[in-house]
Amino acid sequence: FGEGLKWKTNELTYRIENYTPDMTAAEVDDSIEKALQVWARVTPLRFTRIYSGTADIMISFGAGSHGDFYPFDGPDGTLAHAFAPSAGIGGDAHFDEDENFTFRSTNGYVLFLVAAHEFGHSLGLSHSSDPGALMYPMYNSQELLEKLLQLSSTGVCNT
Ligand SMILES: O=C(O)[C@@H](Cc1c[nH]c2ccccc12)NS(=O)(=O)c1ccc(-c2ccc(I)cc2)cc1
Ligand SMILES: [Ca+2]
Ligand SMILES: [Zn+2]
Ligand SMILES: [Zn+2]
Repeated sequence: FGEGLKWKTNELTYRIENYTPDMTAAEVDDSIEKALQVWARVTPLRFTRIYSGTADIMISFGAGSHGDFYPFDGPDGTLAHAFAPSAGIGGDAHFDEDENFTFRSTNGYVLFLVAAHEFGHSLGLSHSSDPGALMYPMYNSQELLEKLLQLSSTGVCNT
């Protein structure tokens, strides 16, 4: 996934190309926005949503082979993948439609957390060996969800 590249500007655009039936569109929008906010708070980056054309970060849900060389694998296994910064597919985040993504409940994969992790890759980050880190290679929802939620909720108050 070509880690280690960096974006050339701090103004990034993102576009949600399609939605998962697991959640309402509003819940998907909110999860994506909060996941981007987490990064906006720790980097000089600013994210602007666009509704047509090509954004820096194109967000889509797909199952199996979905148009790139990394077909998804059905339920579980790979949950999503994102491409490090570059033109074209760089920065894009794809979510495996065969997963059950949820808004807040942990009986499935919390989209907010998976998205926050994927956007880390979109920004050029690779994995961390710290089990409490967002970029830890394994999905671990409990303690991190609370930590990130108050982080992103405090983020809202001082915008
Ligand atoms: O790590 C990923 O982004 C993807 C794609 C991937 C697989 N191997 C590598 C290696 C290097 C970068 C990405 C990937 N693997 S995944 O199994 O779909 C996966 C997605 C999200 C997470 C994750 C979500 C939320 C938290 I908190 C921490 C990890 C772990 C593993
Ligand atoms: Ca999968
Ligand atoms: Zn893909
Ligand atoms: Zn990862």
